[in-house]
Amino acid sequence: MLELKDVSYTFKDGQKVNPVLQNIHLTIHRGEFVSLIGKSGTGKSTILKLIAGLLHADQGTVLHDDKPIKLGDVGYMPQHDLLFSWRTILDNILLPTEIKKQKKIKKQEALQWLQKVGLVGYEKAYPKELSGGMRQRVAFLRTLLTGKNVLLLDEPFGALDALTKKEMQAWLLSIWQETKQTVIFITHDLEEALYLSDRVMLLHPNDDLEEYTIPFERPRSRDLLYQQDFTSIRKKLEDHLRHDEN
Ligand SMILES: Nc1ncnc2c1ncn2[C@@H]1O[C@H](COP(=O)(O)OP(=O)(O)OP(=O)(O)O)[C@@H](O)[C@H]1O
Repeated sequence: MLELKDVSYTFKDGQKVNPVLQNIHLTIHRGEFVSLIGKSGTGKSTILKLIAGLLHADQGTVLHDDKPIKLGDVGYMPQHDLLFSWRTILDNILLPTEIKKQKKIKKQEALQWLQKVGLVGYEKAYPKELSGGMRQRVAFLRTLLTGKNVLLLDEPFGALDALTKKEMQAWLLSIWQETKQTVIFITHDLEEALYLSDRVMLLHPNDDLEEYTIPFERPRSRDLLYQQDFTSIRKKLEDHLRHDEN
């Protein structure tokens, strides 16, 4: 349902040119959870921005259900939570409903979601009154409630402590199992990528995308993290990533 066909992209700023992606091919199936990993600066966020329609490929095409992707076709959560400090939590969540062509959500529905993510009572609070984990949940809800069937999440849990991160992972999996949306998730945390995903794509500095199918049944328990099959895939990924660092 999502396809990058022979996509290339170069950042240009006056005389400066920075070719970031060359001849990328990637297919994501409906309802899949795919993580994108790779050394810093290889172009993972650029891929998400191309899928979000924020950037346009210099060469090749990005297709959504066989049609060229347009801005607003998918839900996108950027690396920084980008909540509006002057709007309450509820008004931040309701923001997509104010944008043309977005699904309209009712206040009642938004309040039910706040309850589901453990933020009941915070609807009238402002972002500065929330912890990092809470803000991430609000930013995620706002992306989820766009009602799009594809969610692009750029390091959504990157800034969280280990315990909050585990809670957020469990929470994301439970929501994903309920909504069956397609998720593309960027992370630097290999354990997180393996635990959450159906497939992990490793973007190498030479733009090769190496694919790992993650065979573990769902629902997954955290015990999986200590199983031999899990640790051996993790080791393989780690080795391949370390090779790119050198
Ligand atoms: N707006 C921009 N203008 C010019 N160059 C940019 C811009 N945004 C990103 N780049 C460059 O493009 C390359 C890829 O950036 P990108 O953010 O896609 O990498 P990434 O793999 O997501 O990195 P990280 O893991 O650190 O988030 C980097 O060299 C970066 O400096």
